[in-house]
Amino acid sequence: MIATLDDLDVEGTTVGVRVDVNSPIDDDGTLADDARLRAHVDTLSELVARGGRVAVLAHQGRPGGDEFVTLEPHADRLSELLGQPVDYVDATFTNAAREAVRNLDDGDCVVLENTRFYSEEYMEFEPERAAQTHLVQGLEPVLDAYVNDAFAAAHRSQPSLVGLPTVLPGYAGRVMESELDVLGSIEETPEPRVYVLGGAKVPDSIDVAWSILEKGLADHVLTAGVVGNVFLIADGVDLGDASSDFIYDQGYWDEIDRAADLLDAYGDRIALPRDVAVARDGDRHELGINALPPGDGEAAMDIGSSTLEYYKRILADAETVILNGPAGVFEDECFETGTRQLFGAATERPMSIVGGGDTASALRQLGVEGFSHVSTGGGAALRMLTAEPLPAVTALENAPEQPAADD
Ligand SMILES: Nc1ncnc2c1ncn2[C@@H]1O[C@H](COP(=O)(O)OP(=O)(O)OP(=O)(O)O)[C@@H](O)[C@H]1O
Ligand SMILES: O=C(O)[C@H](O)COP(=O)(O)O
Repeated sequence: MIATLDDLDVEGTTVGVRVDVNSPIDDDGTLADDARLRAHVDTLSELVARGGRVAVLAHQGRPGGDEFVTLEPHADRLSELLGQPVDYVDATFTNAAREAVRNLDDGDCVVLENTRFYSEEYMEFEPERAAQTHLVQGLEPVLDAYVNDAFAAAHRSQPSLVGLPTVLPGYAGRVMESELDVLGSIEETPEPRVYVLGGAKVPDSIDVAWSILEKGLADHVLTAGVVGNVFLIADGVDLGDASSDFIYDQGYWDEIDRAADLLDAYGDRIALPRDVAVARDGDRHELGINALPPGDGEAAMDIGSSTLEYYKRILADAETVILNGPAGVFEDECFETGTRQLFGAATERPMSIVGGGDTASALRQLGVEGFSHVSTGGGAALRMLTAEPLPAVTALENAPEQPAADD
């Protein structure tokens, strides 16, 4: 059982709030999209309105990557979104950071520096070991409670996610609560249940496919995107050099054998594209499987219209549809129709759940609305959709309770 903000005695309490505001960053270092910040406004504004002293913890990017930047722009944007000053301190657990946290008054909010500026925060630990890290040891003395609202990072066993709730009373924030409500009860969603696995993260999708088919969670798995292309090759289809080279260059060649094993074991529940779209003379050109391979340099960039008809027929009987990853290169208008139509058809079903960063941006770009739930998480949502526990959620379940006010 996880405690929520309803269980937290907030007034005068110094709360470390882990959020996931990991966002695309423009070349000049500014935020390119604030969707993930907006998602946490409910949690943060509730805590400040209830008189909490709020210290925000978050990561941004990965070490060595272009988006590995400070959280100063995030603090500025949060200040606008919360309608109150939000301080930023360029440290996470040093004396300066601790001082900033100690100086908070009721209703104040400060953003601490990108947790991944410290190497421990980019490692994975068991919770007890994570509790011994410098970040946790440094912050524990200045915090009374810990709130985790970072559902999108809950598949990571990093100190700010699993160490802090080992030593501090832990609570789910409002984003975490609503994600767990929907995605945590996937086994209880109505059947038939159809999973649509598209996008480009082939190993993750194949892991998910194994898990949901083995557990009997999926009545059908529809494949699309690069995932669909890998399954077609595994089924003996010659997709041509351009698609094969792309898969090879991504390091996904071994996934073809795993896809073939899946087809041997569960082929009756896995649907493969019946046609694909390639670029020919600067336009979209569709080819049935029997007309493959395509011409030189032509890659399969989207599912074609007979695949769409076939998949829509399967979706028409689904009570629950779960989607991850676009059906094609939706960024190019010649190849957006597969994603637009497939995702549009899913929204007609009684329960439709979608997750993934690129998927969410595809939905925004294509103006597809009407899902029962759009998850903030990519990898975290995928892991939950296989009914696997998330380390940060388990850590919250095991967190100590808040002592009574007069203790
Ligand atoms: N047939 C295809 N060939 C090449 N790229 C494709 C194809 N189909 C989809 N893609 C690409 O896949 C990318 C998105 O895949 P990804 O698996 O990263 O999505 P996501 O799960 O929503 O994102 P994340 O897991 O990062 O939150 C898009 O950039 C899209 O252009
Ligand atoms: O964007 C995400 O999926 C989360 O913020 C986790 O980021 P990570 O994959 O770099 O751990």
